[in-house]
Amino acid sequence: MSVVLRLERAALGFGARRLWEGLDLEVSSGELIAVLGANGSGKSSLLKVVLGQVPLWSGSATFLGTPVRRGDRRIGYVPQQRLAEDGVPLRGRDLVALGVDGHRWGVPIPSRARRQRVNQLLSSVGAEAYASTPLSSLSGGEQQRLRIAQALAADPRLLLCDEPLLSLDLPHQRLVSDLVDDARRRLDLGVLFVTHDINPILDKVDRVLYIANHRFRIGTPDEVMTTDVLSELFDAPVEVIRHNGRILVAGVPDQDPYHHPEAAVLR
Ligand SMILES: Nc1ncnc2c1ncn2[C@@H]1O[C@H](COP(=O)(O)OP(=O)(O)OP(=O)(O)O)[C@@H](O)[C@H]1O
Repeated sequence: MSVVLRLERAALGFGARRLWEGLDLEVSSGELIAVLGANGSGKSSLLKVVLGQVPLWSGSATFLGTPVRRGDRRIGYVPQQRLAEDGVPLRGRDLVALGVDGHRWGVPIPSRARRQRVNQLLSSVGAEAYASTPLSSLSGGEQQRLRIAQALAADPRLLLCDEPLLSLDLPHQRLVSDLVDDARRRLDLGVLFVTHDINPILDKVDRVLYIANHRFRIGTPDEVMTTDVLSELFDAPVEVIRHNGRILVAGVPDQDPYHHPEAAVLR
């Protein structure tokens, strides 16, 4: 396994507000890391650092040995789910084609090869059946599959997923997390997967990065998702219960139950 992403002594904040600091993190090819933490702790911002959209306060972030930069096509990005609005005349096939074309303005890709590539990507996520349907008519899960196909279009080495399961029902959560898992195995991708609930991906996660109170812990789910570790991180009595193969977290301070369904279960 080779390291695709490396953060060293990384610190991030906005204005006077510090989010996290002292972050040392390596993501290897084929490794799936779940990024968990309190609302506003800086999970999405971490992805934006890796995308070169937000500068670190200090420390470094390197991708394949060079500093991260905006627009690197070797990093695939599945943004937070936004349902397509009515009236946007984009079909599923168009969304994936945008990923294939990227920023190669003025350099036409032969249309046959392009069409084949789009079809191959649509098939890899099982979206052929609704490839020609307007995005606004598709369900959240269907749209999310297409976003994954789009993110894989440029043969990335690293995939960043920002809450890809939010507002999906359980079968679609499973389907979308299976797709990401399948892609990382097939393509040997490193994956950073931001989520509020680890359960839908628990059996796929290699390591967890848990951010809270400007601090973080990194380790396997067994190492990080414990009463002791989370209580220390949150500086409050948090209880972690394992039940039927699920991890239930109770007592996380200042959590919005909509964002933290597993906390709500035990309230
Ligand atoms: N460009 C920006 N300028 C100023 N503040 C920002 C900017 N981007 C994010 N923030 C703030 O930084 C904090 C962390 O935001 P971020 O979206 O990274 O959190 P998060 O952990 O992903 O939260 P959530 O779980 O609610 O999605 C928030 O308080 C947010 O308002």
